[in-house]
Amino acid sequence: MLHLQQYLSESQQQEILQHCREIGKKSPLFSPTMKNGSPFNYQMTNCGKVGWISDQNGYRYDEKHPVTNKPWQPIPGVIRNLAKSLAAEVGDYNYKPETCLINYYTQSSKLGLHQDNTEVNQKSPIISISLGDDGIFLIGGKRRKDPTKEIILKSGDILILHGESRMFYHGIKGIIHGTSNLLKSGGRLNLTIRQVY
Ligand SMILES: O=C(O)CCC(=O)C(=O)O
Ligand SMILES: [Fe+2]
Repeated sequence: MLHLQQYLSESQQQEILQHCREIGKKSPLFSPTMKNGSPFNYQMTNCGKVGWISDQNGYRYDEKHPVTNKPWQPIPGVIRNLAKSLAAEVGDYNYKPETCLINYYTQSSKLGLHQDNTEVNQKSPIISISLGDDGIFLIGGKRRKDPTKEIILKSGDILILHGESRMFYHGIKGIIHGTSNLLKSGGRLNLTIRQVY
């Protein structure tokens, strides 16, 4: 795992945020549900040729937004290039940013401990960009019961799950409201860029 603190400048953060707003106009945030129909505790959207979705049929990558039924928007060049250069920092010089999941967390949002295992390719690094309020990230090991530690992800931080940590259990315990002014109405955005295939 590689945690790059305060990696993005204020203006880089603003630029990425602006792209998220544009994406949100065409591919609005939605609340995914679990197989049993209960909603997740946060909202999401995607960009890229496929996007991660979850509903009564389970979770998967899909070429269309589940609400609008339209294809996802392309990943903005600045995000693609950033992801490629970050992948190179952990030794992947052939990284293909195929999808970018955008999660939005409010004061009461959480994301339970999970492994990222929907991808066909479970070797390529997962690159995460945090914007807005601090997120309390939990990271454990390869087994659900492994002990976890807390890492605070601040606006502009990058976290890369690669190598062994690619399959480590992780989650978001909550966010710390009021720790950033980047998002006008508060909350936290997290972008995860992945090579799925
Ligand atoms: O919000 C985060 O930092 C983590 C997001 C995450 O683990 C996921 O979307 O799979
Ligand atoms: Fe995850």
